[in-house]
Amino acid sequence: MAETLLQVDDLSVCHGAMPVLDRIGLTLARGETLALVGPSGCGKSTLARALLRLIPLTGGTIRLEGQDWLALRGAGLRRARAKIQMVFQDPLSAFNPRASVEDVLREPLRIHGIRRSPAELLDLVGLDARLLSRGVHAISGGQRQRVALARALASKPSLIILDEAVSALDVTVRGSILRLLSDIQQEEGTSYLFITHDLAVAAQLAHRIAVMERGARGGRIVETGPTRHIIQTPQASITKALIDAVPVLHI
Ligand SMILES: Nc1ncnc2c1ncn2[C@@H]1O[C@H](COP(=O)(O)OP(=O)(O)OP(=O)(O)O)[C@@H](O)[C@H]1O
Repeated sequence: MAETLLQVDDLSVCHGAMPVLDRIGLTLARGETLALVGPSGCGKSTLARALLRLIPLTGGTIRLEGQDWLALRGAGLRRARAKIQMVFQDPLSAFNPRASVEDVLREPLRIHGIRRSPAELLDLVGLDARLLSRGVHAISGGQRQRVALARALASKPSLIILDEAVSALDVTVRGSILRLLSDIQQEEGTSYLFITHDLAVAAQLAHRIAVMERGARGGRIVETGPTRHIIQTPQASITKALIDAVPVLHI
């Protein structure tokens, strides 16, 4: 059995008096893709932020590579942060819009003290080194998402959280990014937590799917299982609704 990379138990988050996440439990093996699927507002991005330790938990535990992720402080936390990286839907909002591709890639190399060149990172994501001097605003959306992935890969993370990372891309570009993600996983053994509201996209990439819904005490996971199993025999009504929301082409 594959080594457990991430183990989350009873994770709860409140924003003030409002409960946002309700006792979330999930596991992720090394080299595995888990899709976290649920409707808008159920708390998916909040869970990502909690895993990155950008917001405090009100309860629960997170273990990464067997380590108590919540106990890390100071220099230990800064070093460990290299292990979990994130890619967002709109990389421009995460980049300085006036930066060049090279600037965007040099930053994590400098922060984590890694001896890798920006050109090498671009090569990992199938982009030509000639792009380095271009402004991040002056390349296509698909190229920008590849640059965001290259930046995430700079620190050789064990886990990349992709939050609606392909949702804004057209279907052919999306397909090429999904294939790239899968190739990188084969080569580097990276695990992905793939956050999306779109079950069809999740099914293309994920080994397993966790379905979330918003309950009275915040977002909770209603079912988890192998992708085929979740799609073929959904148990929760929210999963059935997400399957029904996948468009079918009628001619
Ligand atoms: N900083 C905050 N303060 C108060 N409430 C917040 C805050 N951040 C998120 N929320 C609320 O928490 C809930 C979950 O939001 P979150 O963005 O995590 O959901 P989501 O599933 O990622 O949604 P989407 O798919 O639309 O991005 C929402 O009701 C949101 O309004």
